[in-house]
Amino acid sequence: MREVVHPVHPAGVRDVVVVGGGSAGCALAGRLGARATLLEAGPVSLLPELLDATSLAATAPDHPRNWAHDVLLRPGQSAVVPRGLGLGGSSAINGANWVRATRAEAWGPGWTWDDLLPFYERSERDDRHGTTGPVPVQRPAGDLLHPAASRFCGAALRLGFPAEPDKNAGAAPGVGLVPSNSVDGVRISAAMAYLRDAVLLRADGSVLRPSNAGSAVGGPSVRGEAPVDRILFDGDRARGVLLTSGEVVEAGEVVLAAGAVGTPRLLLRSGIGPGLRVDLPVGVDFTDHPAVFLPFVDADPPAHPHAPGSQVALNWDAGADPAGDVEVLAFVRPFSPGGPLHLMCALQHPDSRGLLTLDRIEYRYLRTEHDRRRLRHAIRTAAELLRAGVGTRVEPEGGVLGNDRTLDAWIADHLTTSVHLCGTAAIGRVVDPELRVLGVEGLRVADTSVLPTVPRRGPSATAVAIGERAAELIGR
Ligand SMILES: Cc1cc2nc3c(=O)[nH]c(=O)nc-3n(C[C@H](O)[C@H](O)[C@H](O)COP(=O)(O)OP(=O)(O)OC[C@H]3O[C@@H](n4cnc5c(N)ncnc54)[C@H](O)[C@@H]3O)c2cc1C
Repeated sequence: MREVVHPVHPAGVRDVVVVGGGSAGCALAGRLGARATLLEAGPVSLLPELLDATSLAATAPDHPRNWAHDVLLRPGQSAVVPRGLGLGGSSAINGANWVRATRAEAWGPGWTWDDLLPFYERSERDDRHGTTGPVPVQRPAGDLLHPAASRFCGAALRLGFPAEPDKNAGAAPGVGLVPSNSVDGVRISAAMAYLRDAVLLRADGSVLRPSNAGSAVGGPSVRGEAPVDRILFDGDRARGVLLTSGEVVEAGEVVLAAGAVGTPRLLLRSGIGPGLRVDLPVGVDFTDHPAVFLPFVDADPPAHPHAPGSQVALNWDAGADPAGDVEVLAFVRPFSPGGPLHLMCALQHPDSRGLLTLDRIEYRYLRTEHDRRRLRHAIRTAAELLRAGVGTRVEPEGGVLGNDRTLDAWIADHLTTSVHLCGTAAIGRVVDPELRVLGVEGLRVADTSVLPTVPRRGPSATAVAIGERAAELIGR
């Protein structure tokens, strides 16, 4: 084992090692500035397809910036699920939809909508909300607004759904344009937003980009191709991390921001998990949004080259969740050239809970009739929206749609995930409300692992808000 003692920041400030440079990790390290060292498993360099917000090329299973996890969606139903590998993490490969959680999420003391609001605002540069943050937030307008998105809004209103003119206002659910953290077709990842002052180091320690000398606090030091194997302890206190290369990086405090798959696996490899030295329910009862895509065709010209791929969403209550437990999201750009457009129908507040271990990710989707009923309802509502003028449905055919048994079979064939995994190291179960791992010292988690349940909206904005919040907690 090669021992490398990480230098302590001047003025006696403790060093913080952040593991994982994704949505939350970049926000956290960027806010901590020179006192932070960020260790990212993948490269720190950018690729053109990561910059192109209209491209989902990096979600292909064989793409070098995709972890491509093998998962089981249901018993016997396997899938390969994308996650970002490299600086920016999933924010560098995702759909760039920037939507806050709802007021109804119940994540424990200190984690209500009101508690999180200052951190959303701090992160955003949006003419409707926080105006000075590093993440630009815009809604599709003018040439970038696809005609199918406009028809979708009109159809939902005609069917009696309310308008939700600002999806980030914390108002009642309805139909409205989806805010995006893309500008002129460029995906602004958390790394681009937060690490402008960072020193970027390659695997061999050579400098890819020096620090911005004009920065007041100085930037964090960011090392790419530095996968962490486990946390090292002195007794119950985390003292640093061990890289897979055998190198040791010492730290005053270790913060895991390796995402909802990477973080629990680091904890498990470090003796923290069910039945381990520190017995905590790591990986137990995670949630994500089960989804299916309904293909449709229209007669519109192709989307503007810079137009966001998914532009408008209807969120509503399928029966007993006023905050909106189902969603239909319109994709106005085909997934392959000449292909159909899609309505993504998703269950936003599922009953079903998953299990993650070192070698398995089991979503256990649609285990309850309540979940199955709500997903059917979402699909039938999407079909109504199409009939009300959005476009022509390709499948499922009417006979399949009208019968619960045949529709369940169609869902089984088309089931996927929104890739919004949360809750593998949850507040109240694995970490306290200040994100400290229970039963040990000097170790926190700051990423979507900590959310006890997946937000009823996409988690990207919330992941960044967690990073912002963690920076304030550590700064105390
Ligand atoms: C294809 C895709 C599309 C999505 N679209 C949207 C969307 O449009 N809107 C939305 O709200 N949400 C979307 N999401 C979800 C959202 O992007 C994620 O929930 C969010 O980015 C998670 O942030 P995070 O910080 O928790 O983890 P991540 O951003 O995944 O970051 C984890 C980082 O840790 C690194 N890492 C992992 N293990 C180690 C290790 N052992 N050592 C060092 N580094 C490690 C990873 O390489 C990665 O960089 C999408 C996700 C995907 C994958």
